[in-house]
Amino acid sequence: MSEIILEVTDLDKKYKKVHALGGISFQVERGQIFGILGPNGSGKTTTLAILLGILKANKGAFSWFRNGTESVNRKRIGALLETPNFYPYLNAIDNLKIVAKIKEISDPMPAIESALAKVGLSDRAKSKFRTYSLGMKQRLAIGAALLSDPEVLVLDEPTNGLDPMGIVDVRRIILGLKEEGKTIVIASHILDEMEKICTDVIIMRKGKVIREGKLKDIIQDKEHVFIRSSELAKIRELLGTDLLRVVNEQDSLMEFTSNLSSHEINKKLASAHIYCEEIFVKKQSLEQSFLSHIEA
Ligand SMILES: Nc1ncnc2c1ncn2[C@@H]1O[C@H](COP(=O)(O)OP(=O)(O)OP(=O)(O)O)[C@@H](O)[C@H]1O
Repeated sequence: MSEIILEVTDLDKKYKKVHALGGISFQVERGQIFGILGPNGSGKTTTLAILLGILKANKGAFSWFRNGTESVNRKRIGALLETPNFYPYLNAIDNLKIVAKIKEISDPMPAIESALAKVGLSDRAKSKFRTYSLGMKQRLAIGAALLSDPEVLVLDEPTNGLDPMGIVDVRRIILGLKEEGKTIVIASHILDEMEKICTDVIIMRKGKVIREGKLKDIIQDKEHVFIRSSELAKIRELLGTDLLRVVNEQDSLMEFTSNLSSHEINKKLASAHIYCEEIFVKKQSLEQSFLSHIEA
């Protein structure tokens, strides 16, 4: 049985004139990498700020660990909402000692060493923060969130501004933490990157959830079928209502969605003695899924 780590029900938030969240609901289970995805301004940061007790919702409810909004829950959650202000002239260990003090960790060194190892900074532990690259700064920030060995890690746009190598480093860290059994809630607008790590997602737009589910279901549904043939008109007629939507048609190549699998389509064409030059399918990326929902 999966264990519910977070339950969000009908969360609503207004900032004066801006209706930032219009009643969103979702659940996170233990061990998931749960993506809260959507373009800028869709309400991701507002959602995280409410879940971490920084902002108050106008309506709705949420519960961590089936234990409501009790402040004791916060100790079980490590969060990275924005890059924290580390001291530039201190090294990583001394910076993390300060964080450990704030978090009231009594024996900080083992926790600091373990956190630095997890984010791949052990060999730069004694370098001053100001000598770090942006990627290293971000990894140190994730290390700080890991200091109290939380069950859940909440990250807001952890790859923002990083170069491709920095993005790969953060991806590896997140996947490593999942292997350890941690639950990760991550907000991001970079759908291509999230497609590589999330197990489950909600896609938000203008304060609403427009899509939710297992990542594999979202990117697999409505595969796009491509047919190359000089008899496209005949094929359209033959498929009839099984042809759901023509996405693109150029020269002799048609891209469409259908009720039928490519195998079934091929069979149907063959029985009508239509032999196409090429037939193949492409799974939808998260970005395409998002776009097809807002264009629908
Ligand atoms: N303090 C605030 N006062 C007024 N409006 C706000 C405030 N914070 C956010 N908003 C508005 O609420 C909406 C949701 O913003 P939010 O920052 O939660 O979105 P987001 O998805 O995290 O976007 P981004 O990726 O740009 O951070 C936006 O229209 C934003 O302009």
